[in-house]
Amino acid sequence: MNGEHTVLARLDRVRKAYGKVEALAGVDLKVRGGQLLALLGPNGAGKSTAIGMLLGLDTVDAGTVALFGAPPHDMTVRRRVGVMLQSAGIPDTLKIVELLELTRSYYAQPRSLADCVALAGLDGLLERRYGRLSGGQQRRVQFALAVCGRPQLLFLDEPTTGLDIEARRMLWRAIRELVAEGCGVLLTTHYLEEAEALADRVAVLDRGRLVAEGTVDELRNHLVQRRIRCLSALPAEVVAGWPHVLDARRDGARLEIVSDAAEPVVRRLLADDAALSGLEVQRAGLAEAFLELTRGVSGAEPHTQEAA
Ligand SMILES: Nc1ncnc2c1ncn2[C@@H]1O[C@H](COP(=O)(O)OP(=O)(O)OP(=O)(O)O)[C@@H](O)[C@H]1O
Repeated sequence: MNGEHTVLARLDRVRKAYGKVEALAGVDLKVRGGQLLALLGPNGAGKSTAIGMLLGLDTVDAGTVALFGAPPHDMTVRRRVGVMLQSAGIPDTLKIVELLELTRSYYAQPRSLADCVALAGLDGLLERRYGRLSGGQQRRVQFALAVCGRPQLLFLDEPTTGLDIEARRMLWRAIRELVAEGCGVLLTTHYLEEAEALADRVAVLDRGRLVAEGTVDELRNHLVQRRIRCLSALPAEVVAGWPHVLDARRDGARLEIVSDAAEPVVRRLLADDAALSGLEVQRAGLAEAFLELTRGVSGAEPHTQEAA
């Protein structure tokens, strides 16, 4: 597909402050065709501000923003972009079919109504009024409106918040389909399993700074933490004092240890407790990686934007 993996949207050294709050403190981001970039970060990290800058909803204090190589408010590029923000501002009284037909009419080659219904799971909802739908159903309508113009670039700001598991999985399938067609997607989410399931690349923002950027695997590998679990009578407070043990606590008969080097800890556990059983060692998942990065206690150097 044309344009796959080429940069469709970028922030270069973008800074934005609201009063004393540095919402973005010199951030670089690139969204590529045929890829999904997940933007993660705690509340107030600057994720929505980054999307707002890319959409030209507000001006930057410094740095540059480009959508398809043009300024973001340029109308010719806006037509190539689909957007699903946290607040939608959709009229309550319109029927879903009316909303979809109206939005489709803005585009030269929109997706068919049937495709929109199938992609967003809107079966049986077309004749309903928007204001009468449940929160999850409204979210699906917002998704359909964002994709009905066959956007090359899609911004999804926490798209699955409020969706049940089935609806979330359905939306994941739809997002994967769009990415496979060559669409570039920037997705913000608080669900780390969502980033693990969908993202080609992940960027982690914290207090306006990019603290890590890479593939899901790179981010996991970047962290040396291992989680060790076993059934042992060794006191947690004693194990907590061993070298390479970052944390040790007891959960009933089970000892749970977080370590920055599993092998010496496992060796000592086996040496000190001949009755030890049920030993498990796990690498940190994205959830642990994310928490560690945003806590700023990573043993390894995070990839800073200077290094990107
Ligand atoms: N228009 C505004 N006026 C004043 N402060 C703002 C404005 N927009 C954002 N901020 C501040 O900038 C910071 C970043 O906000 P932003 O909404 O980008 O965070 P976020 O990562 O999207 O958070 P969340 O996960 O809660 O949606 C926050 O401290 C927020 O209060």
